[in-house]
Amino acid sequence: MKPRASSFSSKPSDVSEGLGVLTRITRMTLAYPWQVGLAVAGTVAAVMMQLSIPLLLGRAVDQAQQVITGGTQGQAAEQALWATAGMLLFVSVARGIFTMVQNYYAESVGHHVAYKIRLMCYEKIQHLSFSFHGRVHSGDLITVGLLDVEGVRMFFSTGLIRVVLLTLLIGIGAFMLLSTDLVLGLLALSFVPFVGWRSAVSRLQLRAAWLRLQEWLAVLTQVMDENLSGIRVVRAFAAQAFELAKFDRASKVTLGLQHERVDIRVRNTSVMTFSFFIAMGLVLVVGGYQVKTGQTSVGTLTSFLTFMTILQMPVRQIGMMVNSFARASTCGYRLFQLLDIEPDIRDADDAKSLDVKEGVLRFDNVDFAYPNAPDRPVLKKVSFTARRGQTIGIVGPPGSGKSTIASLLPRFYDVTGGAITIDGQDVRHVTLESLRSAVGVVQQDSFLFTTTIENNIAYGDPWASDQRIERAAESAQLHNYVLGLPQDYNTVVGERGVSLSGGQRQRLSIARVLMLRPPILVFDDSTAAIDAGTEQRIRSAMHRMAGDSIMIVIAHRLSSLMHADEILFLEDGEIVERGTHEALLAKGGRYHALYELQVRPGDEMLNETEEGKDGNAS
Ligand SMILES: Nc1ncnc2c1ncn2[C@@H]1O[C@H](COP(=O)(O)OP(=O)(O)OP(=O)(O)O)[C@@H](O)[C@H]1O
Repeated sequence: MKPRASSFSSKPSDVSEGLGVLTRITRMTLAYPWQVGLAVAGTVAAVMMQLSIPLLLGRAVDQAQQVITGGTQGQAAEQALWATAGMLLFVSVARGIFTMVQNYYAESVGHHVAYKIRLMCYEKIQHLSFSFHGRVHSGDLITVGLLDVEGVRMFFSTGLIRVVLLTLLIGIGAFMLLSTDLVLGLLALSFVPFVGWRSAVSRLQLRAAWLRLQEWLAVLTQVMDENLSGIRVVRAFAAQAFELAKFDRASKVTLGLQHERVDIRVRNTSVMTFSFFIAMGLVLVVGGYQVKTGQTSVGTLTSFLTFMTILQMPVRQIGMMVNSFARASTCGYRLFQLLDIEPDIRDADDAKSLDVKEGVLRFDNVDFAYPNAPDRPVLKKVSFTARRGQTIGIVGPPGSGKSTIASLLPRFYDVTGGAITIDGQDVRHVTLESLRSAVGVVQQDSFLFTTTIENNIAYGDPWASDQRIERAAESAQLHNYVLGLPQDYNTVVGERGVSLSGGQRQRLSIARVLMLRPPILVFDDSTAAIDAGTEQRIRSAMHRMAGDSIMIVIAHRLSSLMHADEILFLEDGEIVERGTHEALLAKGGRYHALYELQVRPGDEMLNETEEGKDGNAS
């Protein structure tokens, strides 16, 4: 098993593109100017306080020495020592407070940027077309929307702010040390380039290992997800051992990669610590000699050593900073790929709200091919007209293009030839919102949300009254079943509706659409799991409730559509026969053959109600 390649490219093509991404993130952080200002001001103040600590400590050591050696100046030295101690205390507290301000506002900026990007991603996903979702794996979208946002979030606090901190700390600190004593200063700073370089290299190695680990973690998630959603298939085929082996293989690879990461970290930490202590040793030897020969004081040597200790941690964190830049540029690159997509199905500039008066739906020589297979026509010159109150039935072999017709009506895809009009208005020239609220589609796959029955029915109108919800449930022959449940309409349907039967799920989906009473209703094989008797009752109730809506019924079972005003027999994307049930039977063509197949040996089967087949009809 190999990790699946992501649908998003994760590497900017060149340095300037990477820099462009970082500039764009930086611009986003500048949308919070006063938080950014406070974070930077906190950093500058904290660095100043931190730099004064070695100086004060050095001075305190010299003063303590004067107190010990006593003499006439002993008394004054003791007072000065107390003053220095007081200043040290003040500086330490102030440094703590400024660091707090720095961390708080740097994190706050990161979280605000992440919040904004997360919303932008989610909003973009709501508007992306179905052709995009056909191309891009949902796992990739989740990775971008969650993990990549995290990479961008950290950029300000662990990247940009650290640049300010390190520049000030090393710049001012180096100036202070070198101007005090050139040789000692050079020795004290000697560990900085090596440790900084090692830290950056090891972080980039860790990052490469992490990216590989992330790919395998995605495999683990996918295996687990498929195992859980397909749990019935796994158990039915007694495939637990096979599934376990699959999981174990991916798990072993992640274990190896985790080891690799620990290895890189441990090796580099030791090297960095070692080189720091070598530099400290050199300062001690040379500084100690200078103290002995009276060239420098013990206090100055203490200042050098303290400064080195203070500088050690930020220098070690150079790697973190480099990593933050690298991570933000790849994560941001992926995020911006998503955010910059222009949805191919969107409102035209001059789109108007759909105005349904007469209620005439027309498919006019419609051609269609899916965007990912443009050379394979799925619909060819499909034409039909449906008027208010009429029902159009669509039947045909699997793959003949029936569901595609249902997808074109609410503009999940755009036709590639011809036009679909409602009262003369081309669906491409009206707003998507008005179109989709006029076209209710009950899909083949009746997806339910993990919430109550009431919320599922009222999904299209969360403020609907209880009465309306119940009326829709009654029409869908679901009301009596719901009343029999312990918490009736407040019963939670389980993940994706697992606690309901296939027929119950379909009836709930029908109720969800009926509640909105759209002028055009499409049933895409949405009664396949409902017995013919219940279906007949749903149809009658629907006619009462939806009244003069246009209904398009797609079905394999002829009893679902034989009552239609016109039946279209679709084959290979073309209408090969059309007419009423009686006319098509009289024609003796494909429809007749299908009818013969379904009703043989007699017509009784079509009229048979199979009442109570799924036991829950209301
Ligand atoms: N998203 C898609 N991308 C590419 N091709 C697709 C896509 N969806 C469907 N197709 C193809 O389009 C053709 C028509 O599919 P459609 O789902 O409309 O058939 P159908 O008549 O509704 O089939 P069924 O009765 O099995 O539901 C099929 O060949 C199918 O493979």
